[in-house]
Amino acid sequence: MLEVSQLECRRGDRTLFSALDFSVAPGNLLHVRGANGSGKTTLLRSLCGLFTPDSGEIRWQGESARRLGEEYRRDLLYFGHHNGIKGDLTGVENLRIAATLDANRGDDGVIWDALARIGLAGFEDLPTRMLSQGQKKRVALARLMLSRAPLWILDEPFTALDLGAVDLLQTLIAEHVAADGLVVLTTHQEVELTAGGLASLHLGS
Ligand SMILES: Nc1ncnc2c1ncn2[C@@H]1O[C@H](COP(=O)(O)OP(=O)(O)OP(=O)(O)O)[C@@H](O)[C@H]1O
Repeated sequence: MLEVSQLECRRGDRTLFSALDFSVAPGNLLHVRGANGSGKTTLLRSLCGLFTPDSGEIRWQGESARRLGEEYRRDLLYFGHHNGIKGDLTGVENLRIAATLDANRGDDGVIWDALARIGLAGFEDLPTRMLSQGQKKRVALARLMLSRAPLWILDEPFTALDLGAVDLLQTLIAEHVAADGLVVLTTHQEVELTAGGLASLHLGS
């Protein structure tokens, strides 16, 4: 269970949000909405420990996320605006690193299967700088298939994806929620689930 209480984040002299309370239980997705600049990315980065809120608390499994430190970060997968893909490495090499960082020592077969499912069969061995924007994003998204982290925090994951990839990502998210995972995401598009709970949080006025 992820619990947020009385969270406040300021940027410069602007208060983006204050007294924010919400929780996300296993098998649930929270869709964070709001206009450009309302603080969605700031909230997601706060949930990952990449931004320090001005006040409030984030708890994971009943304990302070800050106190849990690495133990909390091991349980989460963050997908931010920068997809974290290294251009000189191939898709397979990038995913090997991601799998190691996620403490997931799956064999290469799992990586090749993930790349095939995400539509990159035949592109596995090219340096990713030779791939299109959407293909690079697909390499990053393949991480979702390899990770065992229960908590997914996804910032605009659908951007730059074609319709087929959008469908696949919707499926991966729905499967994760159906398997008792937790998802917090921002997106300007509607999210559909096959099971579990879907809640919305609106930032800004
Ligand atoms: N590094 C920074 N330094 C100062 N202010 C920042 C910084 N990053 C973001 N901000 C400000 O914080 C506010 C919220 O930004 P944030 O990226 O969280 O919004 P958002 O809701 O994710 O926006 P978008 O929908 O455009 O991605 C913006 O007004 C922005 O100018």
